[in-house]
Amino acid sequence: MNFWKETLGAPTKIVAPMVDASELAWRLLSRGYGAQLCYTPMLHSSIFCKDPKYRKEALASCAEDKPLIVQFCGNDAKTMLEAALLAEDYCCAIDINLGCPQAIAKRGNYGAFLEDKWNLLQDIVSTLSKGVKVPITCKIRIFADLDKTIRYAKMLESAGCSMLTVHGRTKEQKGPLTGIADWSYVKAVRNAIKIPLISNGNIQCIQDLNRCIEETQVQGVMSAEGNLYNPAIFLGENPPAWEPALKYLDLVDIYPCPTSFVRGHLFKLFHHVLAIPNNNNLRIQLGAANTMGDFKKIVTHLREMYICYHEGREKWDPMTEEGTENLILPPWLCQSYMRSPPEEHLQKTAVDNCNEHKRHYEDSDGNPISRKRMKKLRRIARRPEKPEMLASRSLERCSLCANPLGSKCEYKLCKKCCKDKCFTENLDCEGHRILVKTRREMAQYFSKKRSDTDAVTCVS
Ligand SMILES: Cc1cc2nc3c(=O)[nH]c(=O)nc-3n(C[C@H](O)[C@H](O)[C@H](O)COP(=O)(O)O)c2cc1C
Repeated sequence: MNFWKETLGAPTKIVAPMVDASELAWRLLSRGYGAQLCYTPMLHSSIFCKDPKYRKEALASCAEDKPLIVQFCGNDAKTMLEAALLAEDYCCAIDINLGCPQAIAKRGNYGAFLEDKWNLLQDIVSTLSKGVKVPITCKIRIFADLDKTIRYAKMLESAGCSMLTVHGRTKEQKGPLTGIADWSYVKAVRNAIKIPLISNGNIQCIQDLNRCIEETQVQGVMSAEGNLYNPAIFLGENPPAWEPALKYLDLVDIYPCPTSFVRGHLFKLFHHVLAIPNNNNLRIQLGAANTMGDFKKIVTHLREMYICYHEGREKWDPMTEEGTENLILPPWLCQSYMRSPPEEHLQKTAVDNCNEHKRHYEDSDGNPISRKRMKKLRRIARRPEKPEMLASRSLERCSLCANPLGSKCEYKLCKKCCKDKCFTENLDCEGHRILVKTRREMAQYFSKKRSDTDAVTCVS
């Protein structure tokens, strides 16, 4: 418990690791609204080791961004150790993602898809906990089998995990099947292990936090979606969305991030306002916005539209705005977003399946494919192709594998083989726009310059 109490400062209000969403500017915003511990988004350990640019962006932090846990995914103890050693000076702990249930994690064999590979996990956790100077923590999902969940948590504890986050949903509970997290599993794990335990799932307001700690006796709770829709969740406040939005945009000015992250955050902050059919134009505008100027203009516009209601100068009538009649709070206030229950989705798909008008899609060989795949194939078919490129593509193959050759590749390889070659042989490929050599040289130049001027600010 010393790690949770002394190193982390006994945090109970924790912002989850979130790909494309828990970047530095968002973490600082959340901390300003009462978050006591934040995580980086999940980082890929192998890319982190190989690519200095990825590493630099992933470790962007500042003095106020404390305490911070860096999260990695991966399935190889050696690579994960190498990544952890490169990150240990910038954080209070290294977290291992064992909870990601997405298809990309299945393809990459990481996250929740390692939950049955206990020997491998034991190796990863013990290698890291022995080899790194900061504690190692893990974030897991539950199994449907309670006993197995408890044995899983104990296994990670005995392998050297110093703090565990339990997301009280199984790996099948995702997307429209997300449903409710089961705190009884979290409580059972709490009773079975000695290390600090964080509960994740079902935290939509401050009352949920208090109820969760009371019911499960965990050390703290972690929120992801609740925090994205209302960054003031841990203060128990529901500010008008433009307040956190404008603060966030100011932070992005200082700590830049990709515009797709900014757009994603604004869509969630203004979710209930943009769901109003009359605001469809603004929704489209935000979808197309690409500069900080665009974002600020849209936020200011939304503020001007709703501030008169917020300040009580005009009376808001929820019945006049379609889509807002079921909200407990007015739509311009930050508030959680309630997903519909999985039963509803299952009912809907059952109806769809029975519906004789349901369309079935097939590829050109007559194999059944999903609607999504069909749309993708149609998009590809609509793409204008240059005849000479097509001809050369169909003739030439990568000299190391069967993939088509990159038409401008200097080494006559496909993109994947070219990338591997550039990484191992320290090369650039203009044709594929792979600039490993140039980036490494630049990184060396800047690190030399930095050590010369001794102007590095590290977060330890
Ligand atoms: C946008 C988004 C990105 C996420 N990225 C990560 C991630 O990088 N690592 C991780 O362990 N979990 C990730 N998650 C899962 C959350 O950390 C959390 O476990 C899950 O959303 C359940 O918490 P909630 O009910 O508070 O949303 C992500 C969730 C969201 C909504």
